Amino acid sequence: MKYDVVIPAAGQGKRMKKGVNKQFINLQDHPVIVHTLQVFEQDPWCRKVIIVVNEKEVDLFKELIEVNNIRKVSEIVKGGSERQHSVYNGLKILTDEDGIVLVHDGARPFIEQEHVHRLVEEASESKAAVLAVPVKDTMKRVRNGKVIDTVERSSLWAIQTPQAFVLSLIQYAHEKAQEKNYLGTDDASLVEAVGEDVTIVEGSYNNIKLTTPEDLIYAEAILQAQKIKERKLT
Ligand SMILES: Nc1ccn([C@@H]2O[C@H](COP(=O)(O)OP(=O)(O)OP(=O)(O)O)[C@@H](O)[C@H]2O)c(=O)n1
Ligand SMILES: C[C@](O)(CO)[C@H](O)COP(=O)(O)O
Repeated sequence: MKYDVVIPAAGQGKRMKKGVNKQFINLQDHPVIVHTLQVFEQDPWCRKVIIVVNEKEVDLFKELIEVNNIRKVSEIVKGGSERQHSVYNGLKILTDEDGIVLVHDGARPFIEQEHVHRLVEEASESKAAVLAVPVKDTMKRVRNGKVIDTVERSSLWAIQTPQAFVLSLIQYAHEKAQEKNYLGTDDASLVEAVGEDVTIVEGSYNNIKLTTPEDLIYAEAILQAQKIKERKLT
């Protein structure tokens, strides 16, 4: 099986509070985005990578791609003001309408090939699939600091990326969202908005999105654990 992947990396990392785009923060000597790109570089199912970046950072990304010998990046595309606009800019340049495209946050460096493959297999059957994990905490709806109700947890899943789609479907969903001025927090919600089903594929709790400073502590621990696992296998 084959797929292409769009990687939005044009955010500003405001919640990370480091004053730089979090894609450039080093985790064990490599920037976050290099860890993410290497997963797809090493996956034989991945045909090409479209990376979406801030216009002012194009040269920085180009340098990282060259220095780290990343060969699958076929295009570097200019990002938009919101994640959704950045993703749409990346999707627009793809043309294999019946092919599978993944959308994956540059800020999720711990995605594993095994989960990518399960996701691609599912999307090939059902047209739209997302990785997710069951929510672990009790969830409450709150207004003005007061609990309104406790939400039934058994049906709640925390949605991750990658999210996988047949290209023509996700392009259509983004076009419709743009027409209707609909802004979703992920791409699957745009597919839901045009009335299509999205299937859940269970992923890993380690596939975190680096969002706030404490995520970096967890990230170093995940990398350390991965190194130990690799050493045991060799
Ligand atoms: N206009 C934007 C906003 C976000 N992203 C990307 O979308 C992914 C998930 O977004 P998020 O975690 O919100 O990243 P930031 O926007 O960088 O973070 P913040 O909201 O804290 O500024 C990241 O890889 C980010 O670079 C993007 O390509 N274009
Ligand atoms: C797409 C996403 O990573 C799924 O969990 C998430 O919704 C991105 O959200 P953010 O608000 O851009 O951090």
